[in-house]
Amino acid sequence: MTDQATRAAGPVPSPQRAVRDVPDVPKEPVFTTQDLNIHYGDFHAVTDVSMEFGKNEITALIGPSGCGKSTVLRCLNRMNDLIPTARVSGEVRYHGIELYGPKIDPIEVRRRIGMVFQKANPFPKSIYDNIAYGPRVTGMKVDSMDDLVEQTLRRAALWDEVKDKLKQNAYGLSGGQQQRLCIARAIATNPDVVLMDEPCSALDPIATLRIEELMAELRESYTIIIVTHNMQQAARVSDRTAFFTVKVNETTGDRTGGLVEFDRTTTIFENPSDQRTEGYISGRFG
Ligand SMILES: Nc1ncnc2c1ncn2[C@@H]1O[C@H](COP(=O)(O)OP(=O)(O)OP(=O)(O)O)[C@@H](O)[C@H]1O
Repeated sequence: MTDQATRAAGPVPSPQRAVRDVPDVPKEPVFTTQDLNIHYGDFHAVTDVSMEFGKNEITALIGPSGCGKSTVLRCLNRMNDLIPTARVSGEVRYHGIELYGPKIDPIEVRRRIGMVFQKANPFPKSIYDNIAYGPRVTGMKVDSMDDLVEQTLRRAALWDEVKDKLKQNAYGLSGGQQQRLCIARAIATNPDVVLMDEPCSALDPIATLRIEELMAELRESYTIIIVTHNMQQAARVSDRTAFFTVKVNETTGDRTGGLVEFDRTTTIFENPSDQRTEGYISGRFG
């Protein structure tokens, strides 16, 4: 969905959720980036991002199209490694360890840091096998796969809807159910972090609400980082928000994404300190 379309409803209301006590800075950072720069070949896509992502917090990345939100998200579980031209420089620390260090195994990184994509992408397998797949291929020690599948589906608030059709193909589920199945699949290997790249953009408002409720529950056990074009969603679900924009070099005309402001979500939406943030969230710019 375009920025224009998602923001056509006008200024974003204040967050309408139970107020959580969010400390000034994350108590326990899961990721810390320092001067993170990302190139695709010669193209400088993201410049100098320094921020922290707190444990058991939901952090939202917002900003206009092309500002580098997905690029930053993908570098947190080394998904950018799969793009041959992508190059990451600067520092990305995961629990204090350099994520791009020579001894780090990207496959293990992606097991610990799961990902959910814009379009639900279940495997063309049964509901049961979608959940069991990750634990099987990663060789997870599991006492009972049946129990693990049930517990995982319960955590993803999907069990009651699918318990009688576990052997049916996942493609038979609705779009919203498929996306919750993908979230369930992401948590089946017991990750530490779940990255979500516009997970609701293909869903209707009711399915979106279910995912948002699920995110709020999952926050108790996981750290969640979400890219969203929907500012109401960022305001509703996240604890902290990072606003990115596209910065244009006046001399060269080069366009590169960068972080403008990162703060508690309530501050970003009610009292941003940068005019560009204020302009974007009020719908005047972007
Ligand atoms: N695989 C790639 N190869 C080359 N350039 C890329 C690649 N992926 C993204 N880019 C470029 O990097 C910049 C940032 O893209 P990215 O998708 O991260 O932005 P975004 O803020 O997530 O955008 P959107 O909101 O439209 O999804 C854009 O200019 C984009 O064209």
